[in-house]
Amino acid sequence: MNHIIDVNNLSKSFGSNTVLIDLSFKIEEGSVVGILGANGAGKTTLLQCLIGMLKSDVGDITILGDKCPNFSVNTKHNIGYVGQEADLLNWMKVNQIIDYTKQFYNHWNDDMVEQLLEDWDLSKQQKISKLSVGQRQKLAIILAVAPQPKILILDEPVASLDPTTRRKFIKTLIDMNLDNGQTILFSTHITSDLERVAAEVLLLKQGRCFFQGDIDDLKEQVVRLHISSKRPIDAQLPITGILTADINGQHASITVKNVKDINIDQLAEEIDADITIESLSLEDIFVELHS
Ligand SMILES: Nc1ncnc2c1ncn2[C@@H]1O[C@H](COP(=O)(O)OP(=O)(O)OP(=O)(O)O)[C@@H](O)[C@H]1O
Repeated sequence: MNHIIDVNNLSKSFGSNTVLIDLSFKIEEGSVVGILGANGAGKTTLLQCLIGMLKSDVGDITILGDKCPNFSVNTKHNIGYVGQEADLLNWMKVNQIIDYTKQFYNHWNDDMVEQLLEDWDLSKQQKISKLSVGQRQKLAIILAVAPQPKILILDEPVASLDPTTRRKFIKTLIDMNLDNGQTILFSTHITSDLERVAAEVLLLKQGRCFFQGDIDDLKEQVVRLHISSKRPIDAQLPITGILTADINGQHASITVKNVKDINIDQLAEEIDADITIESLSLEDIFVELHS
């Protein structure tokens, strides 16, 4: 299997604030991965450590075979990064920054630039200093995707885009992935976007990777059990991996981390109850994890 990004035992603290704890994960070439986590979960920190903008305390990161931060010129050319705040040269016009940035790259997809400018209603003659936050974000994304890097790393790319543009943007991402096999890593809070892309998810919780894999696999693992018994349900249920529990007399709703670890028939017999399994949306899972 070809891993384009390989992270081993990554930890990062700011003073006494431990943000990332012993993170290890691999990303396959051509995958689209959404990094999901609450505010302050460490998404930006992780993305910045990956590209060497931040120095990790422990652990190592390999991208395209190069150890971070010693990336070859070729690897640097193949990483497109857009941070939360689009860092643009304010005194230029849109067409000027496009021409300027183009000079740094061997590959530049002019057709894609024209198409995205049109799709995202950006005028070439607009001054960058006069662009709205969302327009700046769009321009930064265009500059990052035009060289067609093998890896695109986007920190909350859709945060300042309106819903229509967000959908268009997500479609553009999928097309880029389908057409060019680009590996795309993006952080987001918007679970519906992740479901729309049918991306893999890397779920960060309290500095650790709670889950990495397909959203469908996550949904198969994290479910809510509805328990009904003829007698009051004991608060100490013999269930492993409980995330949240709401026990009310003879009824209980229990959200569990991995239903595959539980023998439901055996449990039903043991506590003399009927048990039904409810599937959860990604948003429900996110909320359950953080309640
Ligand atoms: N340069 C820094 N110096 C000190 N602390 C920092 C720095 N950058 C981030 N932090 C802290 O690290 C933690 C993680 O922040 P980070 O921005 O990575 O989270 P995030 O998941 O991207 O959050 P959000 O969703 O709000 O953007 C926070 O507690 C933040 O205060």
